[in-house]
Amino acid sequence: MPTRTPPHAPDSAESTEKAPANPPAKPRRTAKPKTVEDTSAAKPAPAAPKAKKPPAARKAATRAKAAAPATGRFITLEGGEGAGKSTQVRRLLERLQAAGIDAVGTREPGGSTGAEIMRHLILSGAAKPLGPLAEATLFAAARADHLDATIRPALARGAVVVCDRFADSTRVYQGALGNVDPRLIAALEQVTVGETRPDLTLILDLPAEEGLARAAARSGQGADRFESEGLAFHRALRAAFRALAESEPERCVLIDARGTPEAVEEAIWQAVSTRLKLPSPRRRRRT
Ligand SMILES: Nc1ncnc2c1ncn2[C@@H]1O[C@H](COP(=O)(O)OP(=O)(O)O)[C@@H](O)[C@H]1O
Ligand SMILES: Cc1cn([C@H]2C[C@H](O)[C@@H](COP(=O)(O)OP(=O)(O)O)O2)c(=O)[nH]c1=O
Repeated sequence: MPTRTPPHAPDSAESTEKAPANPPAKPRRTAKPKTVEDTSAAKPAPAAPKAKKPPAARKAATRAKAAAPATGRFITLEGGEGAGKSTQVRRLLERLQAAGIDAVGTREPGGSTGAEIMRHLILSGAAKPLGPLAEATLFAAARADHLDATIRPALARGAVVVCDRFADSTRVYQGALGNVDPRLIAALEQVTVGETRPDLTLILDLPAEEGLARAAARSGQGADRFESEGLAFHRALRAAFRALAESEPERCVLIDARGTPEAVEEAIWQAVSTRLKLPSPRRRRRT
């Protein structure tokens, strides 16, 4: 079961990794520690392992969950490398939790036990020779597990789920940039995401050079599968995310990510509080 602490969340004060830190500890990627920007951050926790039902029962339960009206809110953050997504996921979670709201942080690829294993496989570059089509299906498989194990249960209990990347990353990286047939991308999204579409998507927008410089300063070690693409790739990524924001203005808000972390946090809070009716704060238990 996911806990009220995030199954993944962005950097913790103590950790130099973006990866979720506790049990089981998951490497964020093969080798890419990050420096930590905000030392007051709450420590994120990975999805707790849960007892697996038999596949048929699990599928039926998932279908029931997917059909049940979700009372929570689903927020995703998207954008290029180093745009500040994980920093801002953490800050948004802190704000929501400080307001007494049940908020869960998670990430893609990853966010559940099975998906974290796939994250390692994809970001190591092991699947790169198979091409963008294979990568798109791997991301989709990881997403199916993530939705099933973490996102839908949290939404069903009324939590706000804040996710660092989601299906828009597949549209942009594998679709727009990888030239995977848009019909396949849409079909994968239909079967994995279904009705569990984000209520709000915040697209952090930053010149590619700045994002890469931030990511390089953060990592200290080798770039991962996608960071190691050239500048032209990252410029095209930015353009594709901007085009996506323009094409779905009801769901997406473009956030200028060039400011200080505080300024970006404020812009995000504005968007969240004006666009979404947030759930009521949890009642505190009397002791
Ligand atoms: N607004 C900002 N201005 C300057 N540096 C930032 C800002 N937001 C984040 N950073 C730093 O940039 C690096 C990348 O941020 P991160 O949140 O990990 O980006 P992403 O998750 O989008 O790849 C980190 O070292 C982080 O501390
Ligand atoms: C979720 C997802 C991520 N990706 C890529 C984007 C990132 O380069 C990488 C995720 O690594 P991550 O370390 O989370 O990147 P970042 O710090 O920029 O958020 O996987 C896809 O190509 N498709 C997807 O569907």
